[in-house]
Amino acid sequence: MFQHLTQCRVLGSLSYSWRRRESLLITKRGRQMGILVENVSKNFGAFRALDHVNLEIKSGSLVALLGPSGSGKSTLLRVMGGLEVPDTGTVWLGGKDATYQPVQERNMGFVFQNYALFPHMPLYQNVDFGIKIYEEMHGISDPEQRWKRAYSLLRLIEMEHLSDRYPGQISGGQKQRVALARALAVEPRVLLLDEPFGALDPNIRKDLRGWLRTLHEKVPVTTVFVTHDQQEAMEVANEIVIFNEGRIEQVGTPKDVYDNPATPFVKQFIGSTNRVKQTPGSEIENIPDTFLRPHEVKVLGIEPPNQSGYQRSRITDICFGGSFIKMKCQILDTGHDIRIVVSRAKYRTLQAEQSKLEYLWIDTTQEKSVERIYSI
Ligand SMILES: Nc1ncnc2c1ncn2[C@@H]1O[C@H](COP(=O)(O)OP(=O)(O)OP(=O)(O)O)[C@@H](O)[C@H]1O
Repeated sequence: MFQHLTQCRVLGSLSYSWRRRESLLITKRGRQMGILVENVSKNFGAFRALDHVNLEIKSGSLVALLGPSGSGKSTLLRVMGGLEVPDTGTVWLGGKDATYQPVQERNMGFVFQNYALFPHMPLYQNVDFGIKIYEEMHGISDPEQRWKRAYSLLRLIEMEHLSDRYPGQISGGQKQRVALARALAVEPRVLLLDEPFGALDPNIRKDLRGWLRTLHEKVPVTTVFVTHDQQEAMEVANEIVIFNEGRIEQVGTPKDVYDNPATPFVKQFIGSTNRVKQTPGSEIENIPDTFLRPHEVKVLGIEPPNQSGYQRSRITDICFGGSFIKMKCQILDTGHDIRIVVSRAKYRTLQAEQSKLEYLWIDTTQEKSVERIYSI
């Protein structure tokens, strides 16, 4: 086999098509498909896992389904993939009603948390296995083209030099890359990934985030992935769908959901948030609670202000975060804890005012803008 791969390399033609002399993998012209989920509900016994879900996933997009455990993300992914049938509602794939279409006819690639590679097969055979499925589905058999394609897929995931290794001889992150290559082998029109990096340690997960984005740029197949890690969703996806208790709370770009959360749930779920009780006399005292990001808290400084609206607070914790400093404070009047983030420049200014920082004057009213992080 290795010899054969070497031969492919000598042939130097990685833009081989497989049948049509054009490669989905290399040309960027993926056969993509959009997904429309219309009014889908799904119950497991008395439990409602999906509750009238409506969602449009545009062709070629990279979308994260994000939410707490048990909120219905995987169930929706499985409904889109044909692994579950909804109780009510319709799933449209590429404009066609696919609600009851068998999974094998949907032309989708799946990757789950556990690598699911065959341990007794070297990597090229694992990838080749995916291609064989494609051949069987399309009634073709072309072993030579198959090897070439397996090699081009391994090259795409930058692992062609490890093609002879067995799954037990590579790392967890590499296994997931092979699982993705195998999923791509069937020329899917949609990739469905369920917590693809969930079993990996945090550093490897971080590396794979960038890697997945790059892969999607090279092979822009419509990709939907489930995650409960908001940082992962923010860094990888073009669009995030936020779930809560079987319903969609918001759909938007990472910036949208962070800067303009549509519901209190999203505001609390995405990023770090303070729940602030407004004190009597505040301009918004008729609102019982407001939500404020740590970077939205306005930090005046050590000295008492000469205007109203500021609250004195005691610093209870200071944490170095690299380019920024996180602080925990307790508002003296109300006893409420509040988290604050300031830039290092602002922190240096505060330290210049007083070397041992103990108290700060802060403003926790809701009038804020995201740019404030740059101004403090
Ligand atoms: N086959 C099943 N039978 C019974 N209950 C199920 C089944 N599949 C899912 N559920 C339940 O439906 C709810 C939603 O499950 P789902 O797997 O979609 O959640 P999730 O948001 O993906 O959570 P997680 O991040 O923990 O995987 C959960 O309470 C789960 O226990």
